[in-house]
Amino acid sequence: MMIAVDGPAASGKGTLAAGLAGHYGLPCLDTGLLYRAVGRAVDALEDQPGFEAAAIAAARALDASHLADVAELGSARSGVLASKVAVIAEVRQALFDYQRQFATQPGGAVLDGRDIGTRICPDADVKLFIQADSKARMERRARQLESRGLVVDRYALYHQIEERDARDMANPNGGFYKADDAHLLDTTLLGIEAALRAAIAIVDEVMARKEGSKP
Ligand SMILES: Nc1ncnc2c1ncn2[C@@H]1O[C@H](COP(=O)(O)OP(=O)(O)OP(=O)(O)O)[C@@H](O)[C@H]1O
Ligand SMILES: Nc1ccn([C@@H]2O[C@H](COP(=O)(O)O)[C@@H](O)[C@H]2O)c(=O)n1
Repeated sequence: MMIAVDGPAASGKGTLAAGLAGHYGLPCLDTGLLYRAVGRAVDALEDQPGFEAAAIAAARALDASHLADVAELGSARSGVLASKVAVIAEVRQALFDYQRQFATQPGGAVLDGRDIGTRICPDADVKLFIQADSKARMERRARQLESRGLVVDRYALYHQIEERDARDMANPNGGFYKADDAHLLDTTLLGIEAALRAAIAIVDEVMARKEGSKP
């Protein structure tokens, strides 16, 4: 079974993707990590000449070993850099094969990101689009950063998330929109457990309908 999970920053899509993967015994890929790793690799060149060419080279050279430092990749700075390299068409193309290979492994997989249901896995068995209002997302991200001992300026964080969402939605190469056949799940008022139960209910229902329609 192939499950696609998309949504804006800090909507909880990674948490849900990991929960679904655990529930169904599937491998899981947080595709944002790929963009974050590429962004990190070209940090020193941000907004300088050569940034784009270096990002393309980094994306082409990317392998699993670049995804190990989850703490660094999880920083707000990495998120900003990721969204800057994510607008480069050749970077997206270079990362496509890695994601597609993961998605099509025998037995299936869960992937989360921005363009999973639209570009990477248009053939997914189930597509979820996770939403939560901006304030709830900011608060979740703030608590996540605080749990790592960081001091958070909530006003700045709110604007940083809004800015990143705006860049992602305006990305002409991004494919960041809800696929027509994706199921919208708004988690603004749901805790993690309740959101996971809701996601599992959607997946079970879609799969039961698919099974039922088989000759
Ligand atoms: N439904 C929820 N209620 C409260 N907190 C949540 C919920 N879902 C996720 N969280 C928390 O919010 C934070 C961000 O969640 P998560 O990393 O899953 O978001 P994301 O959409 O994958 O973010 P990103 O786009 O940056 O990768 C985490 O600390 C997570 O535990
Ligand atoms: N499929 C994807 C995944 C991510 N991006 C870009 O990377 C940034 C970081 O992603 P997170 O999920 O870790 O927040 C994100 O803001 C996007 O710019 C992408 O384009 N496609």
